[in-house]
Amino acid sequence: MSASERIALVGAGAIGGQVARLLRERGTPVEIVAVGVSDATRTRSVPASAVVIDDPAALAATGATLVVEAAGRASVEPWGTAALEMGADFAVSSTSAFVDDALLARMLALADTHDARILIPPGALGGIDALSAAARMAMTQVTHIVTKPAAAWASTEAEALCDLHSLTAPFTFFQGSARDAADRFPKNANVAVISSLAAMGLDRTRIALVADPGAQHNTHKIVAEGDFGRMAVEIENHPLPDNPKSSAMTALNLVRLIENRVQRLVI
Ligand SMILES: NC(=O)C1=CN([C@@H]2O[C@H](COP(=O)(O)OP(=O)(O)OC[C@H]3O[C@@H](n4cnc5c(N)ncnc54)[C@H](O)[C@@H]3O)[C@@H](O)[C@H]2O)C=CC1
Ligand SMILES: O=C([O-])CC(=O)C(=O)O
Repeated sequence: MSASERIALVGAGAIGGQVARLLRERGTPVEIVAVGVSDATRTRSVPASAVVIDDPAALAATGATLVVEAAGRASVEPWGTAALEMGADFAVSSTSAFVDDALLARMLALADTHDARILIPPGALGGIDALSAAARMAMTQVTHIVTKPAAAWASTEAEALCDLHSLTAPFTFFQGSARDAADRFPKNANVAVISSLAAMGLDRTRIALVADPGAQHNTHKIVAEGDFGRMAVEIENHPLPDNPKSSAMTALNLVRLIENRVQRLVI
């Protein structure tokens, strides 16, 4: 193992809480030095080593070397800016923020100035390694189908597009670009930005969003074609107990990212 990493978690909800639990249970040699929240008075399950901060300006004093966001789209700009300005790497879960090209460009410029990196883990997805590698040669198409139990689409625009309670079969309520999907469904379709930034971009990657009344899992199917050949990857994720919208894999991929920074064998 290499030197320990000082981590600030932004958001300690279903994903952030699971990340902290797994790191503790697995004895990963990292220290969670801070937890960033939007409302310090409603915070629970914070690791003993962490200070709770509700102002991104307080990040600098924590000495964090890696800031891990799992809080929501609105948190990305303020916490990401503060992280990059202090030279810490910034790992993003709420990738829907990057439907705003100007925001991504501003944050990349900051990363450049402060010699830091923006890290986009695969989130709820599998196969992003192959998709990203494939895109080093010409790609002709990427299609990503997101299927979740009908209840996982509650309190989103899906409610206006179909009657989630009376569905008797899978219903595709959205087909369009990754940019539009992530912009309109920021709590459910951050993955659309991941599969699109990995290869064909936000406007040429086709997304379908499906509510399935019989589903138990959050399923992602990515089909891609290009000069490399063809790939079809399907992953059936258990939702996290604390938030049915979010897949457990999202937390697991963050733990993998963190452990890869402190282990000698990177995989
Ligand atoms: N990349 C991916 O594949 C996925 C990304 N996500 C993203 O991760 C986010 C978090 O997911 P969950 O943990 O399931 O949600 P959650 O609702 O269980 O937890 C979010 C936590 O962040 C806190 N929070 C909200 N706004 C904040 C802010 N501005 N600053 C600091 N803390 C703030 C909340 O108080 C809450 O504790 C989602 O909103 C979504 O944007 C979720 C699932 C998959
Ligand atoms: O967790 C998932 O399966 C995907 C998700 O919510 C997102 O991308 O926002």
